[in-house]
Amino acid sequence: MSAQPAPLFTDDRVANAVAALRAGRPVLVGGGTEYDVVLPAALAEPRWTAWTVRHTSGVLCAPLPAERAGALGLPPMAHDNQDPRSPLYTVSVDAAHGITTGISAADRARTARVLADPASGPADLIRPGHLLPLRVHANGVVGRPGHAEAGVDLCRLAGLPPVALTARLVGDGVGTAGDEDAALLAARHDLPVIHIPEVVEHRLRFGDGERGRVTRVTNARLPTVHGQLDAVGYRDEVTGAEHIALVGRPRTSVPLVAVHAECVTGDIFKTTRCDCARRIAESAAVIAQEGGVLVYLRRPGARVLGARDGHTWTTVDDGAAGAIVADLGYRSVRLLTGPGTAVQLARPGLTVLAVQNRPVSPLT
Ligand SMILES: O=C(CO)[C@H](O)[C@H](O)COP(=O)(O)O
Repeated sequence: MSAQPAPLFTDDRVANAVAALRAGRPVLVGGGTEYDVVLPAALAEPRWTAWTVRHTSGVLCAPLPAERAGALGLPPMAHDNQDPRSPLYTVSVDAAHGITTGISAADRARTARVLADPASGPADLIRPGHLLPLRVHANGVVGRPGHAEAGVDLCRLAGLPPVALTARLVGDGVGTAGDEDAALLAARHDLPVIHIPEVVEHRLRFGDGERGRVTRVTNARLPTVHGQLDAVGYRDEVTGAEHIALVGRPRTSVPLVAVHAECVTGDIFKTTRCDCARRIAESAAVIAQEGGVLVYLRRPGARVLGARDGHTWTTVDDGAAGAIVADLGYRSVRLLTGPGTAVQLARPGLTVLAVQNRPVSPLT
């Protein structure tokens, strides 16, 4: 009996996908019953483009950012978009030079490269043509978890121009290809498969390849009733919020980390319906005395009396908190309070050794 290969973690799976794209090889992106073949437009060449035509609907798209479409003079195909599920199609294009009819795999590969070339302008393309550019969401796969956005985000993560060449995978039957077909095809051609939620999670934890998940923007000494703390401000590159990390001076080998998500009614008005005010005060006091960091996550757009306050945790929070803790240079921490499990904060290079949730008594 042959040994099963060890399952890959999301980070490794994204790394494999990115490595394939850098080598100009396709990645199968999707999940369930819908997969796209994704190639990096900048490295598109006839062989893999022809392979893509053979295994897909043959309708090749080129997802790209809206600014890129604007710079290349590509207006929307339909001014009144009647398909709310689809990304915005622009007019179709061919490369203005170096092709024949435009429909062959070789010609469409060349058109894709022209779309991705930062030196290209409107005059390098003719309209209509045989390739369909798609304008993706400004926040990529985080804003719209579609195949088009995943393709562009993976190209960017690969350090390539953010333009993909994509087409919907079809099976042997009359429908699109599902998980099993995609896995078989990938195994036969030694290609990575990646699911869209994995790309979303990677973006939420590590950023988009050009910017990290958070950017350090300010710092100051902050005297508090609990003692001196260093306040470090971070811009969240996904949500736009400005988070704050309160760092205690004593530096222990495995510092404490407390993560708190904004809860206006608890933090400011000290409602007795939750223990947020007490939790922050206790965490700040412990961090000031013993060292470590209290990460305070802001929640842009949260309603003051809404359900989305400091009591619910999402990957958006975990990703920001983990990125902040890693940026502060911690490699090994003990979780004092915050997300339910240590693994939510952990990432390559950051070990969360122990969950040390201290009991918090109700407000009096
Ligand atoms: O099949 C298509 C084009 O041929 C899809 O419309 C395209 O791949 C975009 O997919 P999504 O809406 O998931 O971003």
